[in-house]
Amino acid sequence: MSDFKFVPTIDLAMLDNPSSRTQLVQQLRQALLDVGMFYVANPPLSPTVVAEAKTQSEAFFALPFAEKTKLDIANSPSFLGYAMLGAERTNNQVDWREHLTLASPGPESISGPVYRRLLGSGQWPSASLLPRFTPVLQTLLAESTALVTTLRRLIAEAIGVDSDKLESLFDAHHQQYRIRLIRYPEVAASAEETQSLGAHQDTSFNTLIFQIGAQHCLQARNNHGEWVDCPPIPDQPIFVVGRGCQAATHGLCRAPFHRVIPPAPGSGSRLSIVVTTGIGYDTPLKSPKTSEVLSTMRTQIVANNPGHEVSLNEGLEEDDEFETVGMKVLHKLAKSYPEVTRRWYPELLVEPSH
Ligand SMILES: O=C(O)CCC(=O)C(=O)O
Ligand SMILES: [Fe+2]
Repeated sequence: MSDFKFVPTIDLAMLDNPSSRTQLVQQLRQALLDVGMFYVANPPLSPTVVAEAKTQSEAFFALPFAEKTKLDIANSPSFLGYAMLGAERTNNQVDWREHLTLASPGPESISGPVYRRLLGSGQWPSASLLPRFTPVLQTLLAESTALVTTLRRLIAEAIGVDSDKLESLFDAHHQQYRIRLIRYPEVAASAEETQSLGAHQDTSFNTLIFQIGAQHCLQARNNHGEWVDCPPIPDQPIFVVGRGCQAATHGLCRAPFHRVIPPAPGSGSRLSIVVTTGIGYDTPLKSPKTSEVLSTMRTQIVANNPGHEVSLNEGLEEDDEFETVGMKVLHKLAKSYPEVTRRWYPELLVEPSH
């Protein structure tokens, strides 16, 4: 069986006429089933917003450490803020990156289940230090959100499910999108074991990755276990299927393992910006309503994707130990950020195994 050797491109300019549109939807289906990742060409983003976000990102990481740690993620029960080098681990190994995670505006007040504390407003750098930072990043986040919504509707069409059913898993009221600025420094030549970001699948519904600069650091794993290079292509963010999308489509759409390898010695730090979309936190994993949505989607997937194996065990709700998407996300974050968990959710603390 052959397997992918490169990540395909979905060109949104093809939406402009009916025959190329049909072809685009077929290409999208193939990309979702075979790879789970694709470059988005001609995305509807303002021409300068990504370049401006890059400038703001560089300016943020260049701030004195004391300024960055004023926004320490440990201050935030929403897991929003600055995570210094070494604060995060994947596969029980430290990831060599620092990042700032921000979110679209949260609700005025938060009440109800504990996971709603994830909906905080985040910690933004002060306007006196970086006056353009907040407007630029909020614009990129809003435009990326609109792009992801368009892509989600196309995905429903490509795999033959009712778009409104899929959309019903997203909560207009308690929905937040997150944006993360990341810097991966060079590593010392002697530190052979260091990972910039270990192999993982995204737990979200999807992510959108903007690679900044020219370094080749992002890689995706194919079914043969080979690591395939995903080089930066200017003005083309990469859409990545997460486990939320894989589960909601009963395993039809593939959530690829991917990783970031350290920048080549002498090439300087590598920067990226990642926008994350999750299924609504309030979505119950075990309710009759969710079951109805998922079983309708399953029937449509089976009918419209003949010959493709659909895993019955990949449903969002199957075998799940949590009642809601929010609880599931909270537990995942609690594991990744022990400092935040120790301070805000000590009852969830799981010490890393040695
Ligand atoms: O920085 C990148 O290119 C990818 C980051 C990523 O995969 C993640 O944060 O989940
Ligand atoms: Fe990822």
